[in-house]
Amino acid sequence: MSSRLYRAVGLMSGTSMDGIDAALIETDGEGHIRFLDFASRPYDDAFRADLRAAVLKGAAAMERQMDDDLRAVSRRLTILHAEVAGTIAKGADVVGFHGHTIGHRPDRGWTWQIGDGALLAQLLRIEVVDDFRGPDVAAGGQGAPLLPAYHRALGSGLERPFGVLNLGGVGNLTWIGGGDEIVAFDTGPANALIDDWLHEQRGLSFDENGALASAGDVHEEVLQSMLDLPWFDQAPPKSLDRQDFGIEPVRALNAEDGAATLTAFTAETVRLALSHVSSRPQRLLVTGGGRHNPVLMRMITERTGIAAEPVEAAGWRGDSMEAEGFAWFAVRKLRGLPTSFPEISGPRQPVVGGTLHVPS
Ligand SMILES: Nc1ncnc2c1ncn2[C@@H]1O[C@H](COP(=O)(O)OP(=O)(O)OP(=O)(O)O)[C@@H](O)[C@H]1O
Ligand SMILES: CC(=O)N[C@H]1[C@@H]2OC[C@@H](O2)[C@@H](O)[C@@H]1O[C@H](C)C(=O)O
Repeated sequence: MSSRLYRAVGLMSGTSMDGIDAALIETDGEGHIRFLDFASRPYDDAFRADLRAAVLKGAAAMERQMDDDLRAVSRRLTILHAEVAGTIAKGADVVGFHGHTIGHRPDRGWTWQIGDGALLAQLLRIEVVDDFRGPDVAAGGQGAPLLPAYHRALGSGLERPFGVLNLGGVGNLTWIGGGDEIVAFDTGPANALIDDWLHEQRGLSFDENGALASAGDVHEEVLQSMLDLPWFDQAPPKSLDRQDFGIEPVRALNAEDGAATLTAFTAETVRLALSHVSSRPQRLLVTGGGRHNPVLMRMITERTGIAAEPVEAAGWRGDSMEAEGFAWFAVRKLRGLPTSFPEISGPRQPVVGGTLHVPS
């Protein structure tokens, strides 16, 4: 018997703080996934600065504690999400709302996403599901990454083993072998340090098409010192806070060499990540904004020996993937199906994450 199909919107504000992505899909929360629409909107500089301040506060916090500034950012974030979602949500049954991660400390028993699901449900007049990560951490999981379950659903027809690499602010790898065996974990900062470097050196939010990196040289000794951390040897499950790594190691380099070295660092973290899987993937499908950076894609190919291909090569949509995933998770929540899994983020048992908000 086939399951009911839902029209679901997913909303993502990723760690790179570039803006909001919204996707509309038709799905049963299992193998039926039909893409319908996508919208995105970049943050303006003023709001990005407020979000950056919130992230610094969240990363330094010992516990989650809202203050007036954070409440104001959370409210503004929610209203911006309602505006973007409103452009594609007509007729939708449910909205999956990730919110914005301002701190991620599963070791301290919490992960922290701001954004007000109840307010979003009121603004859109549609049921909203938020807080997908918290219940996973409460069950002993990392709270991240979650998307690998969506990669598994999307990739049911692909030859195994294959890899999906998300190059967002933080990077994560999904490896899927025979019998749907899965290994998935955060790899390191993907674009976060490159973005921070460009912000500091040039007042820009990212290194468009790798222009600055392509004009510089990689300093291998600096690179090796950055890789010399026990975190890279640690077995999965594992996840990162955006602020776990910093740009200090390249501070003595010029702007071009710093960009080249940080770009090579991301490529090396992917090479090290592949040491945690039992066989080399036949394909490495790359999603997230980093796939638009040709210098990063070339370095990954050279340093891993596996051709980095954009996920579009498999017919998937790299710009909307995360938003689609949270739409799919929202439907799973409505159906009482797990949204996180012991073999991915490491909870003790499968967890039906998410909190449902019904407009009054
Ligand atoms: N043309 C481009 N050239 C270089 N880098 C690019 C380009 N387009 C996007 N990027 C990079 O991709 C980043 C955005 O990626 P993405 O939208 O996948 O991140 P995110 O969803 O915020 O992150 P996460 O997956 O960590 O939540 C930008 O900050 C930038 O570093
Ligand atoms: C805590 C948090 O927000 N983590 C994000 C972040 O961005 C990429 C990587 O780090 C991944 O672990 C996760 O997002 C994706 C969407 C995930 O959960 O699969």
